Amino acid sequence: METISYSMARLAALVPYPPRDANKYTRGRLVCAVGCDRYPGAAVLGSRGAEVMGAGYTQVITDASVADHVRAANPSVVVSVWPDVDPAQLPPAREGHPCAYVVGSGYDAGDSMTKIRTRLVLENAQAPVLLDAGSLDAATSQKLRDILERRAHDGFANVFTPHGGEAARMARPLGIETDDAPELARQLARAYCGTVMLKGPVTYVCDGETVVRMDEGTAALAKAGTGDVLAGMTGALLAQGLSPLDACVLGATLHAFAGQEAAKRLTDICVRAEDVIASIPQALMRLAQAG
Ligand SMILES: NC(=O)C1=CN([C@@H]2O[C@H](COP(=O)(O)OP(=O)(O)OC[C@H]3O[C@@H](n4cnc5c(N)ncnc54)[C@H](OP(=O)(O)O)[C@@H]3O)[C@@H](O)[C@H]2O)[C@@H](O)CC1
Ligand SMILES: Nc1ncnc2c1ncn2[C@@H]1O[C@H](COP(=O)(O)OP(=O)(O)O)[C@@H](O)[C@H]1O
Repeated sequence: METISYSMARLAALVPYPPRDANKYTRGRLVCAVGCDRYPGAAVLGSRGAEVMGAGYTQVITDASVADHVRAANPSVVVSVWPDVDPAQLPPAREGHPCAYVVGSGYDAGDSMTKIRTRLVLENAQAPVLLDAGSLDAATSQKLRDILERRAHDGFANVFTPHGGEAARMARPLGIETDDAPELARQLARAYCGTVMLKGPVTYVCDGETVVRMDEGTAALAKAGTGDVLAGMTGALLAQGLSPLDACVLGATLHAFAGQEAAKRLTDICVRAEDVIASIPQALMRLAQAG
């Protein structure tokens, strides 16, 4: 199996700078079904990462207890609360009005609502869906794998962003046993009918065919919440119309650059997930110079 890397020029060409006549909807809408009582911070971090990464209209659907945290931290994000959401009204992606979804950041794998909400999004979102955190565990059920297969058949992208522990939990029920990270990413991508970003000190992205290696990361990123930021950033790139493979590779690279830029100011010790978001502009400038 061949593993490739994207050149800086290729990555720079993917950055979705808005055209002069853009409006917030043409730039792309990202709907984030994220956060729960236990993990409100994941909803704040993911939605803020998405806005800074360029989504034109960022929405959060979450628990009532989380909604006010998100509103207070990110007033530009549009927040709705679960019982008020009509699944049939979830916005679709359409020509000129791209849209994508993130589901699962800040979901508890052991909470019964996690499977229900993940299924609701996968069944109703006529758009790319990125599954993160608790939704990755939910995706192991036969019912959800059937829905993932049907979505892929209907042309709707599924994207998965597991860390090593989550990837192992996705692999186990399917009898996938390899310890080789790029091979694991490839087998998971095929088994779950989508694109897998297997995160770690080196991150591998695979759409079932091509495996892309991204080794720009820094141990400064090994801190709670940085994965929630990455899910929001990558979701924002999907929402701006990038393909799943390109969105994952560009998202992971800019996240890594942002971690490095934050560490230059703050040291590897002090960087927090919030600082990674604050450094996305420097990451973009660095990519523009390198490309
Ligand atoms: N501020 C907030 O609201 C935040 C909210 N968050 C939310 O918390 C939820 C739970 O997410 P989670 O990642 O903490 O726990 P979970 O998925 O159960 O796995 C943890 C176990 O897996 C294992 N493990 C193996 N390899 C690993 C690796 N490479 N990286 C990490 N772990 C690895 C490891 O076990 P070990 O191998 O060390 O025994 C470990 O015990 C989720 O919804 C997330 O969005 C967080 O983002 C933090 C900020
Ligand atoms: N040692 C490391 N070197 C480079 N990147 C790392 C390292 N440790 C973690 N990361 C990156 O930090 C992020 C952590 O994501 P995740 O484990 O999902 O965190 P959380 O669930 O707390 O948000 C991933 O993008 C991962 O690639």
